[in-house]
Amino acid sequence: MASPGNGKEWIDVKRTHDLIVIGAGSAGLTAAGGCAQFGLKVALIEKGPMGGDCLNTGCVPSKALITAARRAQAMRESAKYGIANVDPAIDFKAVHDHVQAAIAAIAVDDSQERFEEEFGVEVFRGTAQMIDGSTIEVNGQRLKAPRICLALGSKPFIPPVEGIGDVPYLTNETIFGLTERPNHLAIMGGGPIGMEMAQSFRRLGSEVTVFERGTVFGKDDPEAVAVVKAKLEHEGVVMHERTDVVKVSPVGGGVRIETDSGDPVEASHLLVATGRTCDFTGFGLENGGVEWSPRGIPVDARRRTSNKRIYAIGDCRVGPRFTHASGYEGSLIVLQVALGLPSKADYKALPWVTYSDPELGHVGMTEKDAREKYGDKIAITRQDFAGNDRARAENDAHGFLKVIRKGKKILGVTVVGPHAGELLLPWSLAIGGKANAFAIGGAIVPYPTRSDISKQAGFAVWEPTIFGNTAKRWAQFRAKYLL
Ligand SMILES: Cc1cc2nc3c(=O)[nH]c(=O)nc-3n(C[C@H](O)[C@H](O)[C@H](O)COP(=O)(O)OP(=O)(O)OC[C@H]3O[C@@H](n4cnc5c(N)ncnc54)[C@H](O)[C@@H]3O)c2cc1C
Ligand SMILES: NC(=O)c1ccc[n+]([C@@H]2O[C@H](COP(=O)([O-])OP(=O)(O)OC[C@H]3O[C@@H](n4cnc5c(N)ncnc54)[C@H](O)[C@@H]3O)[C@@H](O)[C@H]2O)c1
Repeated sequence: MASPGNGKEWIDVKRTHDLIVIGAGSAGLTAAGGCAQFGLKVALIEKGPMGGDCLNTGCVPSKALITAARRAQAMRESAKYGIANVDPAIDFKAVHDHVQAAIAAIAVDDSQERFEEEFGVEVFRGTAQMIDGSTIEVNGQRLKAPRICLALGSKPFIPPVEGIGDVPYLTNETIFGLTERPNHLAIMGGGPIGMEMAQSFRRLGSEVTVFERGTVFGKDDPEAVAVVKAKLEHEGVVMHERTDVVKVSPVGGGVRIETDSGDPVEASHLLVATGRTCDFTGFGLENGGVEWSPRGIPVDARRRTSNKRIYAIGDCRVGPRFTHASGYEGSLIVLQVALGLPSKADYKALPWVTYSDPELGHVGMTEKDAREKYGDKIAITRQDFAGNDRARAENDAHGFLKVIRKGKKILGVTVVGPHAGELLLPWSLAIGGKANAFAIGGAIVPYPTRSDISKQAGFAVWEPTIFGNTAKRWAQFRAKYLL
């Protein structure tokens, strides 16, 4: 019979492994690969394809689709460079194949062969179940280890809208399998999934209507969101904000969507992108004394669950859901389990990017959060791409970089514009205390690059001090008496 998981069961029976990792997504692969590289005997269990959500149904296919869509849009918008606009002929099956080829190219890195041969991880393909706080069963075999790492991921949240069970809706798990372009894609949810897909499908020729109960890109800086929204509207994405879908029903081959405001909309396809949830029913977390809810598994800063020998990392725990967060937490497990370092997650400098066009990137505190915490003590330094020579040369100077600071201390940075995500790194370092605005402002930056906007912003933070009274008085004294 299963014991309640007092954390000592491993002492009674000989261990088969030093660490058992369940889930071979970004979180589990990092934890398993890292520990194995230190010579630990690691079991990694995966019930689906290696690579998890990011590789198969998340970041990789979505970014591949975004790339195809951006190419199509560039053809429509080339006249401003002296090249005639073209209405692109879109072979949607070929777009699908490009997306699948991107997955296949990256799959090699996450493959069972690589983890076994290169890192020495023992990979089990099957559905794991927790027997007790140190025992996991897979394919009828029992594995035992003093530490277990849960990297179980999350799944799409399907809201309890009337009729949702009667219509054929898409989620991130199915949308990248489409080989025919939807005529009209309706999207429930205007978060990163909904909005990245909205722009992509619109650019690939679908009609797109988004229904969002709050505001689209709701977690981002409203000023930056306004820049992206203007572009989406211009491209023909229809957005209904503060609109709840109340009923869906089948109509013809498609879906009829009724909301709490406005007329019903009929679409050929419906994508549900209303956030994530967790359901670990049947896995046996209770056998290991691990608490959970649909929000995820609660963890402490070291990613320990209510059973301190069992960790939960990545999407399956309560916390931010990004591939880089999953990978970061996987590396915390390596430090703790392999090296015994009590490493804690620190998300002061957590970055995130929504790959719309223009891109929406952020790191650290948002202006709203900073104002709530520090009130009038915060200051904003803003540089527009309109003043950046590379952006002007490219005739694409929309957007800005905004530094949220308290004195000279950098709390957060928002960037909206092409390649926004690529511009966050120096600011991540600054927020993490490994660089500062003065260093960024003083760096030699190649000309002409968009990175120059960071130099300008760093310098602008210090400008009042650099050209302040003390320095001026010294320069004037020097001019008068020392030159
Ligand atoms: C459309 C989309 C786009 C995204 N784009 C981005 C992006 O651009 N940037 C970004 O940072 N994030 C993005 N994300 C989020 C990112 O994909 C996730 O945060 C990340 O993949 C989570 O990794 P994980 O390892 O925690 O979980 P997962 O990748 O979900 O891995 C969990 C694994 O555990 C396995 N598993 C579960 N239960 C068991 C069991 N009982 N036995 C065996 N195996 C089990 C599952 O099969 C799965 O493979 C996107 C997500 C989506 C849906
Ligand atoms: N670029 C990226 O980093 C990226 C891209 C895609 C996804 N992701 C990750 O994937 C996860 C899921 O993304 P998501 O966009 O599904 O989730 P989300 O929670 O960010 O957004 C869901 C949106 O749906 C809305 N919503 C919920 N119920 C609704 C209803 N009944 N009617 C209308 N709107 C409703 C919410 O108000 C919210 O704005 C997130 O954790 C995100 O971090 C990241």
